[in-house]
Amino acid sequence: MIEVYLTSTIIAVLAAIIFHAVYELVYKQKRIYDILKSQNVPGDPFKPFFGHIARFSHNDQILKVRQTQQEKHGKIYLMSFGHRVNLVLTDPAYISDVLRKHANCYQKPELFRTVFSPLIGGTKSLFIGEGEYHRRSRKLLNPAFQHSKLQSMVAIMIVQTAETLHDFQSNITCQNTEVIDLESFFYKLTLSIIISCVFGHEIFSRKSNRKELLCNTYKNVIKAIEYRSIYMVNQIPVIKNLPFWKKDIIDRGSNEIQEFVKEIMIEYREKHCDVQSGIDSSDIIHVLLSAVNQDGVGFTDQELQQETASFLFAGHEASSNLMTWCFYILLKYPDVYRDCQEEVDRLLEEGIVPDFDKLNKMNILDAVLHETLRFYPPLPTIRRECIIENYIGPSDRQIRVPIGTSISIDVYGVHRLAEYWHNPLEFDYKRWLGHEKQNGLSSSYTYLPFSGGKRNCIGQPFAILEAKIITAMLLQRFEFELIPEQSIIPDIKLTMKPKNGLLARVKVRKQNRM
Ligand code: HEM
Repeated sequence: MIEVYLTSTIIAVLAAIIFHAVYELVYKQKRIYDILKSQNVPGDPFKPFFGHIARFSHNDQILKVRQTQQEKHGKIYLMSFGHRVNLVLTDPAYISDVLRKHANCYQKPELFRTVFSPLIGGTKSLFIGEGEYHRRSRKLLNPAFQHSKLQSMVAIMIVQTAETLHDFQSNITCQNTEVIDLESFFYKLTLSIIISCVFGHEIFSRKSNRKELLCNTYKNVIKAIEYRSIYMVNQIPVIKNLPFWKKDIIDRGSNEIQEFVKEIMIEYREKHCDVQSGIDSSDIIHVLLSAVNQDGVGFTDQELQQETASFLFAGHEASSNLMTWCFYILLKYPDVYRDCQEEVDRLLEEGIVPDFDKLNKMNILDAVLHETLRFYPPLPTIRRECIIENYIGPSDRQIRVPIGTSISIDVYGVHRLAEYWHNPLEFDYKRWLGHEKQNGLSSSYTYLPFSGGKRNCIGQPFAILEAKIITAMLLQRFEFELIPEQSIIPDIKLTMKPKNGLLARVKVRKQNRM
């Protein structure tokens, strides 16, 4: 009797799971597909469960597949990444409705929270938080990136860069030249810059092995997250919580990151008991600790920790990619390299250290960085999920977007459309200079390396300043040469970076004063 009861219970549970899976993975997605298809949104036929994933067997094919789909269907089309049907947008009119006009009808997808919460220690952060939490957090954190704060962060960025370059230079001088992987180099450097800007720059001078440890932890966790994303482990409910497929690496790394943040916050609080006393400091943590809304309520300890961890991650991953792509461009186009170096030499005569004013005068560097972000946006796709049904697009071509629709904003694609960009496949930094600014820039939704609307990148001015400092100080002190016969293939995982790193030969250019 018990056996019969047990068997029928197991069958009932299995049937419920299968029913739930079919309902969630197939029925709901097919319904969204049909609603969008009935409005003449083009796209290849619906494929349940795995969608068109077979076409993306290599990450470097994503860009090619997207381009083919765009040529076939136009600037708006349907495509399934895994079981989810995506409405892919490369039309600025529709993109601006999603990111700005109807931003309240969208949020970041659930997958985003699954993927990033181990790096952050939860979902209470500006980066992945939603709704009221996000609104409050953005308001409290905006002051951290005000002009005056950024101005004082320049000093921290310069000290960190100079220290790294000093160590780097002492390795090179013995042998005269050195081959390095610029991608790893920039990863470490941007991580130490953001940690110093968050906690103040004394942090590494006392316990310097922390930098190496944290860098390795991030690398390992990110690799494991990418692995799970490729094999779609994170997309499948229940399965994603099982202790397989590198989950142990993620859990261990996540603990290490949270412990690191907790420890440093305690140290910071002990050292700066003046935080609440109104004494100003440029550290981001100081803004976090002293931030209160009009009711006098600030972040809780748990929120503080997650906000801090999210800055550490968001503040280095994309920045290091921008640096890598920028140096790839400089080494590939000698005339661009020469123009930047001449500007740096002119503004930083005899090896002087940059300052805020000098950095603001580096127009060529600024233009090269903006063009690099157009050519190789570190975040080539922005994803959203519809939570309130709404209509997007111009009045004569509106699309009704049902709840649950996944939106993929193809940033890489918009940046390369001839309709908005003159000679889009040419790297032409001059398009960003003064009167030569081209019309593509007049609509900000044709240029989206930092996204747009209320969830745009809060760190944008920080990122540009940092990139200028690093580039200027490197060009001032070293000569770089691309190691020939490398295949530089954009690889899209969490962000877009060269698949096999970027190898360059480096030699010291001239002595400096730091
Ligand atoms: C070249 C460097 C960077 C690029 C290309 C970049 C790009 C982006 C993009 C595209 C978003 C929007 C993501 C989305 O909506 O899904 C974003 C958000 C964000 N970024 Fe950046 N970022 C960079 C550097 C930084 C830095 C240096 C910081 C911190 C110091 C930072 C902090 C953030 C935060 C906190 C958010 C979430 C903002 C919100 O949702 O309100 N980013 N970034």
